[in-house]
Amino acid sequence: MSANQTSTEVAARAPGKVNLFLSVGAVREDGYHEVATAYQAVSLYEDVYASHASDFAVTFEGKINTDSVPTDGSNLAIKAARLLARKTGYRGGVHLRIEKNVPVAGGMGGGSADAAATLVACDALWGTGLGREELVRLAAKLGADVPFALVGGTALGTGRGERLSPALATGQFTWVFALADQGLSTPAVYAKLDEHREKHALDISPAREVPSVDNDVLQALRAGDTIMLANALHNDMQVAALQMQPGLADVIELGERSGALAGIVSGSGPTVAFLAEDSDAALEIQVSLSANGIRTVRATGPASGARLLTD
Ligand SMILES: C[C@@](CO)(OP(=O)(O)O)[C@H](O)COP(=O)(O)OP(=O)(O)OC[C@H]1O[C@@H](n2ccc(N)nc2=O)[C@H](O)[C@@H]1O
Ligand SMILES: Nc1ncnc2c1ncn2[C@@H]1O[C@H](COP(=O)(O)OP(=O)(O)O)[C@@H](O)[C@H]1O
Repeated sequence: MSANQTSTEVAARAPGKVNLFLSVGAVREDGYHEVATAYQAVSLYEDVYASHASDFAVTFEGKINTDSVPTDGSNLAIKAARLLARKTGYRGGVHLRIEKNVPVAGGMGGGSADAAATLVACDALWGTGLGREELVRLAAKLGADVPFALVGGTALGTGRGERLSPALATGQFTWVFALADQGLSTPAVYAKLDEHREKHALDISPAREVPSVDNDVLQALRAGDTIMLANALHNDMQVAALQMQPGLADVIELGERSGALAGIVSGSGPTVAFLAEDSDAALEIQVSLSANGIRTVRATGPASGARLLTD
């Protein structure tokens, strides 16, 4: 490795997401649920700084508490770097510095964003030159949500959530996110949903077996109509997340009473996403939630997918 290589640092950025619509179907043979979702990337970003090294390591910085995030080989960013190295035959390693802005285990795909930004950063740092399509294929091996963090924007996801097709979307949407003190584990929320459906004999209907995104969502996105979108927001996982953190119901109610057009659990939760009519309305929601001791952050969507911050 040359001295020049040692000093090089490549930066890449990837967004967090909210699921505008999430329909969960049957469990497949591989243990994953068949889903149909509409993702929107939001302007809360993970910035990954990659530099040459002979081994693989990751450190976190920023205001988000990352105590619960592993920094060994089970970290999603390290998995991403190792996968890219294996795939391309690259023989070195990488040191990753991640500035985290997406809440951990919050249902906003922060780990997926770390993996997506790492793929983009390492591909540039190592000069391995994989095309976007190949990176998306690698991303799907890392997690169901990782391809979307690469692609960004607004998109439909089927299969495990990794099969993406673009959604025709206009306009910009303003979101307020209510953050929880304690995260929720994605597999645990899926398991809770299965348990709930079994307990209440909610058979997966034939329609659910092949879940789909409601037409209203697509129409609202095409029109860029915030009120129509607010009415179309839906998340099948919400019932399970509310059972695991019952206090979230009060958070949703408070946000809606404070002017949010709608509040919904983001993905597997526990972050609650409020759709606001505009930035003034968003501020009012934030003031009201924080007066009740709830931490919030504001963002807009759609945001771009994973990209380099340096040339
Ligand atoms: C719920 C969603 C909604 O977008 O997002 P998050 O709330 O995690 O952000 C996703 O389905 C999460 O995607 P992601 O977090 O990438 O999941 P993975 O790492 O691939 O899978 C973790 C575990 O979640 C469960 N899983 C995930 C996706 C899926 N379609 N069915 C599942 O049952 C499986 O138990 C799997 O082992
Ligand atoms: N780079 C990473 N960033 C965040 N979490 C990670 C990372 N690598 C592994 N994890 C683990 O993945 C779990 C889910 O992470 P995260 O993507 O933040 O939430 P969610 O899946 O709810 O969107 C966390 O509990 C964490 O321990």
